Amino acid sequence: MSCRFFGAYLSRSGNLRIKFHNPISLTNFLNPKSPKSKPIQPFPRNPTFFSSSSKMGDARRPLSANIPPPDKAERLELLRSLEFSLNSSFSSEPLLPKPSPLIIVISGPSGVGKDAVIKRLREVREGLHFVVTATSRSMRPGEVDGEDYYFVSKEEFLAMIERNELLEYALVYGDYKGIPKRQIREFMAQGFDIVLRVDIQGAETLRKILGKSAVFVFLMAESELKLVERLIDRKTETKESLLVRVATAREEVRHVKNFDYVVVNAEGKLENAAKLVGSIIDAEKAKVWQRNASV
Ligand SMILES: Nc1ncnc2c1ncn2[C@@H]1O[C@H](COP(=O)(O)OP(=O)(O)OP(=O)(O)O)[C@@H](O)[C@H]1O
Repeated sequence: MSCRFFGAYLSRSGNLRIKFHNPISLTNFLNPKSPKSKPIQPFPRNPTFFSSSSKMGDARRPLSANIPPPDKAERLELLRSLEFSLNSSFSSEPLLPKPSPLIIVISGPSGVGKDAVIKRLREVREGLHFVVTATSRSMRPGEVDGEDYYFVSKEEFLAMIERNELLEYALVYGDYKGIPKRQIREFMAQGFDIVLRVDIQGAETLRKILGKSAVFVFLMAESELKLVERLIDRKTETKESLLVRVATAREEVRHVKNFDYVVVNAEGKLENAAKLVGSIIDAEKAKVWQRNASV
């Protein structure tokens, strides 16, 4: 759609008219159902410009008659005379409403650095809420309830499923893990963007639930070798789980096509990866067509 602004003139009735360069585009813009137009969604971040209706009586008088020469007049005088000519004052209210809160899903193969990137984002970026997952597994030494996970009994977890309190849940190695909806709702209502960290299967499920209303970011290592080295160096896996994670990672890379963005977390370049995720969030905030997630 191209609605190029062409000019303004006074109609016989004294109304200020805006002329578009391409009348067909204007028809499409005003009437999305027009057969020549593609379907257009409602414009969610509608700029609030000053009113274009003018009550000036004399249609033949040039619009600029009351405006002093800009090189001689004071700014305030020019402002007032422009307002007078347009018969409307300039508002200092923001032209755009605030962008809607985002849901950002960060996923990727085991060992790619999801936790590391999120930890860095947490340090450098405000306005994000990192969702704490609920789990039925028991607390490990050093873990803090409400920080690492919300630790609940298996019965309580099953009751949460029954009450439809979880956005997504899975049974992982005998333990339940799930994303509490209430936490997301509460923080979104306060204007926070929401960060969810899930494995590839979780991301696939969330895509089905949230569709395009959320942003899906796939974290990738620069090579398969680097990913495996990272997992080995972390020294958290048994030989069996190492094999499973590496074999799964090979398969998981194919799922990248279902994501919106891919970020390479290269060796020693964690800072760059976190920055790129931050830039993705910034770009999403600047979108005209905002994603409007609701949970
Ligand atoms: N850019 C990087 N350069 C070097 N090492 C990194 C980088 N990013 C992460 N690491 C290290 O790689 C290991 C794996 O990272 P991390 O635990 O964050 O991965 P993960 O994706 O959360 O894994 P999992 O899904 O298994 O929990 C950690 O030891 C981490 O410190």
